[in-house]
Amino acid sequence: YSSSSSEVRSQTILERLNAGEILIGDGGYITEMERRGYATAGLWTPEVNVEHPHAVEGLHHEFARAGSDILQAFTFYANDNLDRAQTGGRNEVNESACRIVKKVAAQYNCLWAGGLSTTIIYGHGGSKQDVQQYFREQAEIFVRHDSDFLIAEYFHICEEAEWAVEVLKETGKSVLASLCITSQSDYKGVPTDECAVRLVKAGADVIGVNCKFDPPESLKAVAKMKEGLEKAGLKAHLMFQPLGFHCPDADNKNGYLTLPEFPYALEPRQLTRWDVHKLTRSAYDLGVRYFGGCCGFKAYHIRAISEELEKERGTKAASSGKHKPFKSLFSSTLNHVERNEEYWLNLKPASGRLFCPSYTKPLNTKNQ
Ligand SMILES: N[C@@H](CCSCCCCC(=O)O)C(=O)O
Ligand SMILES: [Zn+2]
Repeated sequence: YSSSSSEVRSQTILERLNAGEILIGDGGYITEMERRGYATAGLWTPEVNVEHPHAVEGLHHEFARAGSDILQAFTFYANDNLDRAQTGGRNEVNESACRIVKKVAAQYNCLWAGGLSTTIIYGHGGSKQDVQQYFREQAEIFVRHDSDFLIAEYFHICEEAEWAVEVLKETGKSVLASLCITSQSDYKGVPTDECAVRLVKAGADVIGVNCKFDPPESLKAVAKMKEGLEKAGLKAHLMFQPLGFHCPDADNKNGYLTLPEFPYALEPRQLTRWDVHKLTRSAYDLGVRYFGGCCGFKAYHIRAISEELEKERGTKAASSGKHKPFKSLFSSTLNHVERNEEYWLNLKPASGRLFCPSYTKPLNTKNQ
């Protein structure tokens, strides 16, 4: 990999984190694209980068206006998952994703990162060499487009994430690694604190979790990772990009994927922006300094992170200009009480649905 001009850019992500900066990543892409009619549930592939680039560009804008300091190129599952979906060439999709994110990142002075995710071939017992070849193909495109750093995300098995981190580390760029695991272990039973050590030893500079499980469980997973690093005398920054849905009733292997509501009836479980305020504060107190979200995390959730940390960050998101305390014209008292943050943080929102269960039982899966 040739050295890239990103080194000459203003501070790198590691310099900014090492200087104590709080960084905000972006939110969920693939499941949002499904809701907007640009992706197919079950395939979850990002051909929209080629088919409707404006849709991806628009979502990047939404997150940047909501406070994201970092935008991820929409390259999730732009690997052999695309072959299975038979929806366009891998290189074409990765190339387009990088062109789109660079254009928007430049407009908002955001950093941008190419991302790797779990492959089909690994799940079918593919060799390390074959799996890493898929990762290398994508990494080469990210380097050619001069990404500011690189992310390995949404890995449920630590070993595959290590293979991805090793490939990304070859580029000389900073590497962030995010697993979709519980506070107990990865999918194969590797304890979460051990996963943290293995990711850092593989070369990850920032580690954390994204997606799949109930957000408070994901925060416990980050806490466990932190414990593991401290026990091993290792250092890495912590990242936290939780699911945007409540799912304490999900199973501890496949998380929200096994819920009866997945993927077309998750709306009642949507986090409110106020849930995100509370989660963000807890994560900040734990020592997380790279925030963001995953599936179900929309621009207004990213804005909630930005607003919760406004004092600590000293910046206000562009879209916060539209976000004012709500003055109800029909409040119960005549003095039009302002529905301020305290009101919302104390509210227990109803679902509005007759017979709405609080919990459902995960569909029986063989791995339960
Ligand atoms: N940064 C990525 C992460 C996606 S995590 C996708 C989970 C899809 C559900 C499944 O695996 O079936 C994105 O937001 O698209
Ligand atoms: Zn996700």
